[in-house]
Amino acid sequence: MPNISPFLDPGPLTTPDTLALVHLSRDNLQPVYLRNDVGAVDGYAEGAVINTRFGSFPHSTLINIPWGSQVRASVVDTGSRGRKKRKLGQVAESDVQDKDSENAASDAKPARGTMTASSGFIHILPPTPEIWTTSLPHRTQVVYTPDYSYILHRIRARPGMRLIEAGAGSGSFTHAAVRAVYNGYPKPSDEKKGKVFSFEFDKSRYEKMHEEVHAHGLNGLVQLTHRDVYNDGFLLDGESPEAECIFLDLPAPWRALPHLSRRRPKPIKLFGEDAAAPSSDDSEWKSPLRADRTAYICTFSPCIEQVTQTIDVMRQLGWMEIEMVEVAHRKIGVMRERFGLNMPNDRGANVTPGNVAEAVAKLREVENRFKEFHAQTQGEDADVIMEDGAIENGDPEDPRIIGKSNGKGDGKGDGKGDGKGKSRSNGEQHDRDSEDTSATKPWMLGRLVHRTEPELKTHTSYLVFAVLPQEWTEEQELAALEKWPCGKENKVIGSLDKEARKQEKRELLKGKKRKKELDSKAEGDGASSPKKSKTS
Ligand SMILES: C[S@@+](CC[C@H](N)C(=O)[O-])C[C@H]1O[C@@H](n2cnc3c(N)ncnc32)[C@H](O)[C@@H]1O
Repeated sequence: MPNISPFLDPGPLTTPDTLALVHLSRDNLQPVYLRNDVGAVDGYAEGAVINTRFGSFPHSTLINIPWGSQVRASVVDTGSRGRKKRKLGQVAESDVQDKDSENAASDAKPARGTMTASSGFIHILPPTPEIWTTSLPHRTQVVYTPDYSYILHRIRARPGMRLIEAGAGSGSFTHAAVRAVYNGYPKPSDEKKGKVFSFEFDKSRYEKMHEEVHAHGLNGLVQLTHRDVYNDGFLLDGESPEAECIFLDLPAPWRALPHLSRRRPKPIKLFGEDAAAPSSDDSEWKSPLRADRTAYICTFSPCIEQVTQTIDVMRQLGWMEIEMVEVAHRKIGVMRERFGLNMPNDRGANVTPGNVAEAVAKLREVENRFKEFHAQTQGEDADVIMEDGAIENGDPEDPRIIGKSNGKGDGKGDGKGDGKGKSRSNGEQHDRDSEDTSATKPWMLGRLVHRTEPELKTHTSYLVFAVLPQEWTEEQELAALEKWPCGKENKVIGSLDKEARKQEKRELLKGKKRKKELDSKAEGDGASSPKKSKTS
């Protein structure tokens, strides 16, 4: 039994030789393979060290601790490396003293066996497909979480499914797909388990991806093949992967579609012209799809021309329920918002009047100052007084100017032009606020609000979904006909008892008799009366 991939079950503690993610900030995560080195590595006496803007972190301080732990930076012994640096005059104090006040405020415990540096801290997180997507080394455009979560849902990727993916690219989708289909590692006895069959034709990307699959413990769950799927399709050593879900992230998905048929497809038309059909004769044709299940596909294309071409070929090949979707993803920020003229300049604080009383007080104050200035000011070269009460040398045309000063301030001692409205009345208000809020935890202050991102940052791609019904043979048709006979429904459905059937027959005869009588009556009438009336 192989070690379970940390993507599928990371366990409670960090372990050596596995992937971990160093969380520096919300959008800055650094992947690292934790190493349990003995002795100096790369000039560091502590062994392997991660250097970040928050300081240095020997791997030894990151191993065997609970996932999610906060770890403080260490003062590392740079050994020969340090000497070399000093010689070159490169040692900067910033080596341990950098940098970000948020991280410098850590209350994390000192690292074991090392001296804690004051430079900052990091968090150590277990790998998940989501954070791997944000931190992986990009070799291509990747599929992001909002798209792949929706795609995996629509193509019914669930534990035990077999999924074809082309191309593998940077492996972002691969990691999410393997987690979705995972239901255990296959045993050597060829047990069928959920699996991702991934195809990539760029040699260097294939090789890098191959290393990653191995390093992430995904052997047996991801089968990576170096192949041009347009020409060579999806069979593996001539055998079908028996896939139920397909995801194509290729520049020309329609060129791969003929290989994903149930039977050898007839030649298809591309842009109205005949295109070459897959190159094997009928006897050799094998479908890569599982015969007794519906196949679900998604293709991922950045432009609409590719979409129309894909859908055209899908229709020719018998795909059904074809639909295009674009995921328009917006982040929703949830925060606490506080209003008031005397708010400290914190995040979520709006220095504007928090209520009508504050607004009125502010207006009064501005008005009073205006009047005072008016009374005192006669000078030609006066400073200007702004709407918010600030005094500036300004452009006389500025619409925000509401008066002029003589350049000596407002004469009341509180008109220092700080624009923040810190007047006596506000001071009182501030005292009141402090009283009100002193009992409340700082993170509970203000109104809880949520806001969506004002605009969509990027268009990712158009998603085309379709289904291909399961294979349907003559034998299956006959078996279905026997089970649900067509055209003889009365004999089977709601089988009537003998008496009911007799009654039904009697009524039928009665109906027939009555019809006969009516017909003959109509004939008798028709033979005498209308003619009579005509002649008379
Ligand atoms: C946009 S990338 C895929 C990114 C991937 N889905 C991810 O999430 O990381 C497209 C990949 O398709 C590969 N590709 C293009 N044509 C191919 C073909 N005919 N057969 C196999 N792979 C192909 C490219 O080399 C490239 O790596």
